[in-house]
Amino acid sequence: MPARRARPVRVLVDMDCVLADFEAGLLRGFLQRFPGEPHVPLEGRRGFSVREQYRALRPDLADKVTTVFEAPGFFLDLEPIPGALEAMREMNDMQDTQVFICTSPLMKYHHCVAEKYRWVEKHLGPQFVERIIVTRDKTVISGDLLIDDKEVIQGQEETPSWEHILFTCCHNQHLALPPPRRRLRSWSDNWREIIDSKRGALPLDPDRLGLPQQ
Ligand SMILES: Cc1cn([C@H]2C[C@H](O)[C@@H](COP(=O)(O)O)O2)c(=O)[nH]c1=O
Ligand SMILES: [Mg+2]
Repeated sequence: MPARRARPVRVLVDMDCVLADFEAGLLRGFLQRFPGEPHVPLEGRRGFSVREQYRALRPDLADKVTTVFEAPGFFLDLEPIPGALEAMREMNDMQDTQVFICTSPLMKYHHCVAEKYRWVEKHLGPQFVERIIVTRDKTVISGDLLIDDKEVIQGQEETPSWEHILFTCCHNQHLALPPPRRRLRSWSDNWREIIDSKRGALPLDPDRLGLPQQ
């Protein structure tokens, strides 16, 4: 059987709650803007949608919390998640590894999209700006891994090419994942092993085996 040329492992890395601390920025913004209102502390967050959790607290709070993340400057001013920038640089330098930032914009995209690009340039530099994929549907993007904090990622493609690795965040930390689903608890966790676990499944590289090229 002819050996085929190896292809790199392609890793798609989500932005909000994986690279940029959306949840902490949102709570900080909410407390500044609505100091007298009830809020959801980070340890009390459950479920992806902050809007729905604030709605359950009191219906009018859904729109209030939304004004925080739709405000100009919100996405640009988010702090990096600890270890994220170092991990991205290291991943990008790894042999046979392709890294892309795969992020969903708000429907009200006017500030959000431009600020996501500016955030990446500010914290990771221009070479990572070239790696940004902005999409409302991550299932149609091809990759081996998608590192993302959203519990369920659905879209037009029923069987995405990637394995979803759930990145732990305040809103998903209590979820029990059914096997074989995997988690990355933080950027101090074993992300290198997770990437390497995808290499065995790839076609062999004839150059490395000393085999004749086809
Ligand atoms: C928690 C939460 C997030 N969003 C928005 C904020 C971002 O634009 C996306 C998340 O993108 P990701 O690529 O999936 O990280 O969703 C929102 O609209 N409402 C929320 O409660
Ligand atoms: Mg996210």
